Amino acid sequence: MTSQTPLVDNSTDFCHSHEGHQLAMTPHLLPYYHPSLRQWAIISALGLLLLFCFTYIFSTLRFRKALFDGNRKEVPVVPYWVPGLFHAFALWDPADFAFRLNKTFGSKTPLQVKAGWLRFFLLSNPEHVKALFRRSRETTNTVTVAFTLRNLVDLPRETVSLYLSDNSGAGLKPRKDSDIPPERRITFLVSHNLHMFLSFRHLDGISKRYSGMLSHRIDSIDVGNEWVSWPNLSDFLQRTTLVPEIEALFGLKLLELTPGFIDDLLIFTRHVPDFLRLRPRWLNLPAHRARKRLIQHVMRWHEYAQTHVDFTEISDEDPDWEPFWGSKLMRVRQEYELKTGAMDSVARACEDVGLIWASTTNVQNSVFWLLFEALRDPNLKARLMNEASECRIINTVDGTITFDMKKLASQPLLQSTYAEVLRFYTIPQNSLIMTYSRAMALDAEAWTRAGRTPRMPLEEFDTERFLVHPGWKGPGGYSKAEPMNTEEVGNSRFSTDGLQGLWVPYGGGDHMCPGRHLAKQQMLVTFALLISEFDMEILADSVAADMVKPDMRFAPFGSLPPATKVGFRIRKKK
Ligand code: HEM
Repeated sequence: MTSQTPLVDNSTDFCHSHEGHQLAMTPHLLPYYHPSLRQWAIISALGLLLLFCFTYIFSTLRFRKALFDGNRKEVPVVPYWVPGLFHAFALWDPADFAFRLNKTFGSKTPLQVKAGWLRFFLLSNPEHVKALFRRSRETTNTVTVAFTLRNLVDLPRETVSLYLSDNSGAGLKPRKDSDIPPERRITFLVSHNLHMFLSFRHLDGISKRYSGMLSHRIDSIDVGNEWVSWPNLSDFLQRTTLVPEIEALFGLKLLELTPGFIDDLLIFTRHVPDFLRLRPRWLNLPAHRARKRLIQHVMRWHEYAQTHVDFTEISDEDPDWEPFWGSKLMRVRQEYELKTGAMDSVARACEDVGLIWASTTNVQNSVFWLLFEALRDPNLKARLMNEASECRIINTVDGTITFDMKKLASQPLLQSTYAEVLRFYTIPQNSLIMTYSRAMALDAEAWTRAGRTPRMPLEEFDTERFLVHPGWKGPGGYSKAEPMNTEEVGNSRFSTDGLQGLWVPYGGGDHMCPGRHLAKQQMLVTFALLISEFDMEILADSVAADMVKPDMRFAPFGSLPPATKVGFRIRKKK
């Protein structure tokens, strides 16, 4: 401070002698022509403030013009303060941002938000969402897929460029204007093979394997006929289901070779929002280390599996699953990935880390909520158990329990509760658009227009929301779509008809989740096996249970985990 005192005095001198000649003759005064560091800081801050204000005013005017322009060609860009960064800070919490935008601007017009070179379209009007899904073949999601793969699973830059340069689309036929060679059509190759090997005739096999493996896993849980209390239901479910989930798709060797895999996967999963919000590495070191180890684990598995079963020689006669690679899908992926010429062993491992994460985390979170809702409502639990027990098959030789999967996945109340869990506890990532699915999931008018007048407010969990009268013909058809009274529920059936654009937990169009059929079967069979084998109770009264909320940090990356630990007690059924 002392060094600044003369400055004040001399600057007063300067004001008095602004004619200049005197200054020119007194060189010791020259330094005072230059603003001090502090003044520079103030000038810069004011400059920035002005820039931000101008940016905001200009972007607001453009936004308003676009909003009220009947012939608009571009989706209005939400006003922003910082040029170049646009809405990057607000997107730190995308769900909250989307909620605020929806509240301020309503759902009539799609909105555009940007973060650097990334653009997102916020749609919360079911009609827009439907239209977008219908046109998904013409739209592209490569930028967001590339962003996710780069930041979430550390995909090497060369492979990211492969995604970014692919303008051939996800359809079987490349787009007309594209000259990408077939072996480099990465968007199509990924999506086509996932859909093929996770549905149709392959689905049955994976589901049955999962169910058999889960059943063995459940038998090995150290719980007897006496109650034991456990502090964390979500953790229990992860530890119970992760091994069968991984083994049913990726074979037995990955976990045999890499004992630390599950722990690293759990650390990684907890930090997914940090990776996708670009939290600096030095603030996220344990997660970065866990991710690095995961990639190394997968590389080790690939190398080992390749020495036993060659992925370059796949034939139709090969089994759907073997212990080294697991599902044939894994070998097919290796084969096309290698042929792109842009995927070395690290890139191929990164891709599989992504698939392992996508195929496990959403199902686990959703099973948590399914079980949670059933355990807190004894009446619902009894009805769901009743439906599950109708599908139970007991092996007369060893007494093991399996389920008729087709029947289980067709039981009305089980399906309705499954669909309600996904409506209520999922804010899906959609690589094309930021659909504010909460707005759609809670838009009572739109649900009524769809012939599904809510019986209970959409802000509440209603296990029968997706049940309709047996004679209901869908929106515009037979009008008896109102919710049923309790006596009628017995004859009701499950339906999501008319809810396109309103119930979108799996996204839609060409980019829809390829694992959705498997996810449904895995959720239902996990639930059915657990409640058939164990008595379970959550250690929370109804008031405390009401306080259990989903962790919104994970929106919009799919299903939301609980924000708090939920204790429970468990014992083997007598
Ligand atoms: C309740 C469970 C699940 C939910 C809620 C869910 C939701 C989603 C959503 C919203 C997307 C993005 C769709 C888009 O971009 O428009 C997606 C993509 C994806 N899901 Fe799922 N998913 C679930 C289970 C699964 C399972 C079990 C698997 C695998 C076995 C899986 C594999 C994938 C993959 C690989 C993608 C990326 C597809 C691509 O890039 O083409 N998901 N999922």
